[in-house]
Amino acid sequence: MILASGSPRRRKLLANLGVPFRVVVSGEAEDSPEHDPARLAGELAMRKARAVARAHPDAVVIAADTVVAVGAELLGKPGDEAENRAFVRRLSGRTHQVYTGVSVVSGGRTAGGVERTDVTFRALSDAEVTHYARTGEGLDKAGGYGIQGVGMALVARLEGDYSNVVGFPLTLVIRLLREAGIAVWGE
Ligand SMILES: Cc1cn([C@H]2C[C@H](O)[C@@H](COP(=O)(O)OP(=O)(O)OP(=O)(O)O)O2)c(=O)[nH]c1=O
Repeated sequence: MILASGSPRRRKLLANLGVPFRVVVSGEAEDSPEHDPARLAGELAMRKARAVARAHPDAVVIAADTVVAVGAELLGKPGDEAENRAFVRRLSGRTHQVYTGVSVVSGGRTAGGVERTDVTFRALSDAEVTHYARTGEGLDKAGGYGIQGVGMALVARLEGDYSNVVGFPLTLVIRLLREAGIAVWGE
């Protein structure tokens, strides 16, 4: 099977399931007129999976996309340290939503789903925001933070699947893989 993702987090989490796979990155543009974060995450995951499946029609292909929403605003990956500061300041002291869409293409059939986790940040001081952005950890991550790293210290509360925040919601992934006939942990 093929993981259509360049994300090292997704590679690690899929490897944990004991499923043999290789990585093929789609290069699909992540732009869409869709404003609803759940639908956007689902659509982008489906586009990534289908783009790779077109070139590898006999493989089972899995892809994912993570979208961070705070109020009506969507936060992608910050472009630089200054934008990362602005993102973390925006998330400070409030609850935001992390949506990850997962899509599996197998034998011309596409199955997918979207998982949501609510994450609440502590109220952060300016010094904390500056310090965190300086680590650079958030630059390649939607929302500008990594809950699996130093970013854990920003989080006061989490409601939902933790692996979803890291970009690969395992309960959903395992269900979709099994539905596509892929054995997870030998089952
Ligand atoms: C909020 C948050 C996001 N992230 C990551 C998950 C995703 O890898 C990334 C969101 O970007 P995505 O566009 O979902 O994925 P990607 O560009 O890293 O990889 P690809 O498109 O090739 O699949 O942010 C964390 O690792 N920790 C976090 O706490």
